[in-house]
Amino acid sequence: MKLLLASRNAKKLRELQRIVVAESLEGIEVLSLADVPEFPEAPETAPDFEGNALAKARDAAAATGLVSVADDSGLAVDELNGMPGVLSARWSGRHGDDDANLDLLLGQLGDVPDERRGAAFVSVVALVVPGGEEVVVRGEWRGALLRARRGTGGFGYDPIFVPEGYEITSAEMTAEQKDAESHRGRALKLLVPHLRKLAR
Ligand SMILES: O=P(O)(O)OP(=O)(O)OP(=O)(O)OC[C@H]1O[C@@H](n2cnc3c(O)ncnc32)[C@H](O)[C@@H]1O
Ligand SMILES: [Mg+2]
Repeated sequence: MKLLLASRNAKKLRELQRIVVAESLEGIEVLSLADVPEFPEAPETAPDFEGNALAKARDAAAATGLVSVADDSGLAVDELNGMPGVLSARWSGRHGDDDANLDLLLGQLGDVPDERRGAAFVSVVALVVPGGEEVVVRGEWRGALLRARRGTGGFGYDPIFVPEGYEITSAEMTAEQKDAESHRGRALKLLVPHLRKLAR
């Protein structure tokens, strides 16, 4: 069975591919958007991760006829009542400018004391079978936010996110460490039984 991972974020796609492959799902050939004809990106206008993840996966399944997986994810900051949330990729007003997004967030949290810098990464992954079932799963990863970047791994807000139980940021983790713990890894692990069933 071909499985399309419908993300336009190269670093997120690499994580999705690594995690799906690590689950050694026999009978599943993992494709990316580079492997299918171009189709327009679904607008992410839902107020929640679930709505956006479903929109992206439905769009990909309709455009390609392939079983499609999409992730909508972001950082929910306690002190900001869960924002940037679904706006995480464009918090600075420019989509995908990780540095600008992170600098803005650091500025907004400048006077927030250490004990109030809690946050959670959220990943909602939607699986859509063309004309068939839809499955939506969610993974969350709690931590706290530093006042300055540390580490060069991962992407987005990783350089300031220290997961609960760790002293290092998710940008200082190895790819394997992050995949084993992250919101994306947790969400995808919930999807594995559905993927195994489809691959039979
Ligand atoms: O929608 P697609 O095409 O998948 O790519 P995207 O980058 O636009 O993805 P989202 O809309 O889901 O926005 C995710 C943003 O949330 C942040 N984010 C999500 N997962 C993250 C992670 O594992 N580490 C750091 N930041 C993350 C980061 O700013 C991402 O750009
Ligand atoms: Mg997006």
